[in-house]
Amino acid sequence: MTDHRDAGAVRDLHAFIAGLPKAELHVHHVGSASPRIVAELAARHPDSKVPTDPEALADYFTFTDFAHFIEVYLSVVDLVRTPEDVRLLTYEIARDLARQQVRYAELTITPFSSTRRGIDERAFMDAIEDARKAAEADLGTVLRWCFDIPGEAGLESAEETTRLATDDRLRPEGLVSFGLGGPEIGVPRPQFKPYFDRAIAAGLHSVPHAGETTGPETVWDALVELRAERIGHGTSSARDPKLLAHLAEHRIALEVCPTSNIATRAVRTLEEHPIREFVRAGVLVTVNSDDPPMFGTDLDNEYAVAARLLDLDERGLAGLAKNAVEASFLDDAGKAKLAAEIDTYTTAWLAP
Ligand SMILES: O=C(O)c1cccc(C(=O)CC[C@H]2O[C@@H](n3cnc4c(=O)[nH]cnc43)[C@H](O)[C@@H]2O)c1
Ligand SMILES: [Zn+2]
Repeated sequence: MTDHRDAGAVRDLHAFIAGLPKAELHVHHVGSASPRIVAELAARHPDSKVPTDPEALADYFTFTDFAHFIEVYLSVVDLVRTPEDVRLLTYEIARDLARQQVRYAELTITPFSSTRRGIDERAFMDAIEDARKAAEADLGTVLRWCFDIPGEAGLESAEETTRLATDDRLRPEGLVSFGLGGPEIGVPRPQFKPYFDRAIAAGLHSVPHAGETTGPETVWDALVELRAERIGHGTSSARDPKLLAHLAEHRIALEVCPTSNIATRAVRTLEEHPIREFVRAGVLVTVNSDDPPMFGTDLDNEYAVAARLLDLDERGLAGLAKNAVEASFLDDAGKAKLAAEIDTYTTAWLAP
């Protein structure tokens, strides 16, 4: 997409974004493994097929379609084999987030993928919790977890994820929500209703992916059957005006990940991305990075993309950051504190 804005103004906006305190609501655990982390994990497990050279890795992270993306994603999942790998990955993700002034992140983790590969469930929970506490103490970034069902792995994965998320002896302190990821085609959302019912009854928020690779009917299913409080992507909602009105009326946020949608070829070009339609319809839009190194992006870049697509200035960007705070599962005091920090930063930046 052509950027018609003055180069100096764009530079200033990028500097503003870099310092803006932010919340990240849609980012995957293994999907956040940076080239540095991949190299370190591959050194530990040299039989892996994932390349460690950054150039070869960039090539490896070029996807022909969503199914190819999942295939590559799972090859990186195969690199995470021990509780120490899990801890390293989690802490290093927090470091990357802290560098971008992310104060609060809800990280989507797929515990089923790890436990089925032989990582002990207790050790897995201890590893993520240990990293979470260290990240908060060392870096000031608060991490929370969303455990997601990898839908294509079937109801066995749904049962296992629900058990891990609701068993009081296992359930980690940082867990706030319950999700559903992976391909949507051939994986109808309603079959997961009993699992979401159990997770919601155990106090978790419902945040399934929907409408990323299928139509608006999947988003309706997520809302009606899975009682979604936010929607992962929700891209195809733009094709259903009634759905947009429903999302807007009920303040159900969309976790929009523009670069991800291009990288997986769910949307053809950024110019065609429906984010503008969402905003026009009054939907609570949040901007997120999904699987940042795999898509050659990070949260700062997603804010820059949104600024370009929505023609946002500093106040508009601060508004976008505050949307994420509103849609987050922080408590009221945490929301007020982060919103105030965003305001203070913006006021200071714009002061003459
Ligand atoms: O772990 C397994 O053995 C396994 C077996 C069959 C299927 C799966 C999956 O489908 C895993 C999908 C995996 O992808 C994650 N993810 C990351 N980014 C996205 C996205 O943009 N849209 C949907 N899913 C995404 C998701 O969290 C799952 O862990 C696994
Ligand atoms: Zn996602």
